[in-house]
Amino acid sequence: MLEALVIGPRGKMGRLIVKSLDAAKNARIAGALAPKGAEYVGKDVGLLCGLGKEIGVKVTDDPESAVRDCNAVIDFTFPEVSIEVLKYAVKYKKALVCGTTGFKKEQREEFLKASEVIPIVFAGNTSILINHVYRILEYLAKNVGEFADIDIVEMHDRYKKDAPSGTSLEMREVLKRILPEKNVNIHSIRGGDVPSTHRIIFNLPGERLELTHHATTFQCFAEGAVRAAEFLLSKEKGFYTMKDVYGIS
Ligand SMILES: NC(=O)C1=CN([C@@H]2O[C@H](COP(=O)(O)OP(=O)(O)OC[C@H]3O[C@@H](n4cnc5c(N)ncnc54)[C@H](O)[C@@H]3O)[C@@H](O)[C@H]2O)C=CC1
Ligand SMILES: O=C(O)C1=N[C@H](C(=O)O)C[C@H](O)C1
Repeated sequence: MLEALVIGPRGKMGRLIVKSLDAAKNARIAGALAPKGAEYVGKDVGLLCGLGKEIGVKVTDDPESAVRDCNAVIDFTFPEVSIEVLKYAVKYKKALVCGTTGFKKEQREEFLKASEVIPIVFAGNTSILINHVYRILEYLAKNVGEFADIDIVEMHDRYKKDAPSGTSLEMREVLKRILPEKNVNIHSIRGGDVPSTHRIIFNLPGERLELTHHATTFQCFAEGAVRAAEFLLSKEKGFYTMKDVYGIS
């Protein structure tokens, strides 16, 4: 059974992950970790996250005991927080789902290194459809990429801190694996309350293909995160992606 620790339960994603865990059949919320001294430390996680009921688990700001008392950690926060959480996950040998974006190269490498000790899903986008889009991009890159001008346009709400989005960087990585010399520009727009939109444009003389994914709510990401944590329970150490979780071959 999944006994998950949620990092940042008052965040946009943290709150939805708590809800998805509560709705999942074989899962329990083992804990929720808040920033040191947050005014809601000690509150019931269910009440804090809008489940409309107490679940008998209190929000803590002690990462040591929180990580120790779970079997998987789900973290959608900030790079510096995620690096700290990673250290505790390694110390207590716990599975980790990291959905945070905006890492520097050296920080990403710390996750790779840690995966020699613990199982990790590292994913800039946990939605099922986006992970199928990556597969479609491989096909297009192989078959028409050489002749096309390729651009990625991503739109998010005005509160998103990082740009370009983690998803657009993953998309470019997928394309560059097949077309290492290709210049793929990412155009980032931040505004209003747009949840998440990614458009990949293949421009050829005389014709154009636009592939667009819209997240209409953030629920798809939260459900993907819970699915990733469930997936990791049966896994040994290793670095996994959502392609592994969704069985996309
Ligand atoms: N991989 C994916 O599919 C998705 C990834 N994201 C990424 O998830 C991250 C979080 O996004 P949002 O939920 O929108 O941000 P948010 O700002 O709403 O939430 C972040 C939370 O982290 C908490 N936090 C800060 N310091 C902390 C600490 N020391 N210990 C524990 N918690 C701490 C804050 O209190 C806040 O509640 C971003 O990097 C975003 O890009 C967002 C959606 C989907
Ligand atoms: O809203 C966000 O923040 C999101 N972040 C991820 C990213 O950076 O790609 C995934 C999704 O786009 C939502």
